[in-house]
Amino acid sequence: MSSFNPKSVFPRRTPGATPALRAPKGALSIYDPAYLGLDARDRAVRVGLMYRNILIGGEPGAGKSVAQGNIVAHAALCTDVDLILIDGKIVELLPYAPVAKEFVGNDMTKALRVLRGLQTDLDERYLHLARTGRKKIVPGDGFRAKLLCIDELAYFTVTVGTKDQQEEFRTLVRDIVARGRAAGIITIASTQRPSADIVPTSLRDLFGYRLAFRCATDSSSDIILGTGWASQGHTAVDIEPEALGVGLLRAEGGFPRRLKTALLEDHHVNQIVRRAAHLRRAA
Ligand SMILES: Nc1ncnc2c1ncn2[C@@H]1O[C@H](COP(=O)(O)OP(=O)(O)OP(=O)(O)O)[C@@H](O)[C@H]1O
Repeated sequence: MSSFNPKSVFPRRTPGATPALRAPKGALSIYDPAYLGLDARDRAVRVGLMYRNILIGGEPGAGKSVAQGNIVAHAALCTDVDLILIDGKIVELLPYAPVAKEFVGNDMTKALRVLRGLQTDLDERYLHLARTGRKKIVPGDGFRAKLLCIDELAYFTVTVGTKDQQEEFRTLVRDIVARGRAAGIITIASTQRPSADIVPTSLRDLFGYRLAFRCATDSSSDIILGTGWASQGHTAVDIEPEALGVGLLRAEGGFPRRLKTALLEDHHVNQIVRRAAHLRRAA
């Protein structure tokens, strides 16, 4: 069997995309779109990550971690972004820990410390924007992009820690999602509990991309995609239970679009992380 080639899954840089500064040969840029999978007509689905946030929800085992892994794998190969990974389950994002700036497992104290650091960073970035009279961070500003990935929002907002810690976690995440886009800080958050207490509308609406895998109820599906979509026939309840990795992607106010994510097996991930480590050392 031929060996897996990360270049075949993560295509070469998009012509015209902003080049990564001093990127080693073969590196990707976070300004390049990330490959997520195929749509119902077998067309490639790519998502631009820079200046965007992504919310992923759905039942346990429906495909959230695989989708999130595709995005983190893309970002790992981009030498112009720092990865900040918070994974209450530890095992989903752990393979990427060697190339992450921060990796937090099921540790609320550390998660809060890392989020507070990101908030301080945000403040500095906005000061810079105010001083330079601009509205968003661009390459050459001296600020690296950051990708914050939180696997299982509910773990940190209702399960572990004290009520005060959970509230602080919610407040920090909301601020980072709300202000991060222009400041070059991208957030990807997933939850297997798409309910109003975990993802209130005011938080959901800050995410430009929403990806709903199979949900138990129309209201759970709407909590991810946006109110009213189920009544118009766009509901993740209709995704067959055996259709693993199939979800509805709603991008920036558009219609939900059915897609099947690409599946990276463990050995693919190991190869990607080795290559990412090499590229990052060379950058
Ligand atoms: N695109 C895909 N193609 C084929 N199989 C897939 C795909 N996505 C997911 N699966 C299968 O479904 C399993 C569960 O997927 P995944 O771990 O992403 O679910 P999850 O929604 O994150 O679950 P949990 O909430 O329990 O963490 C995977 O281990 C894999 O076997």
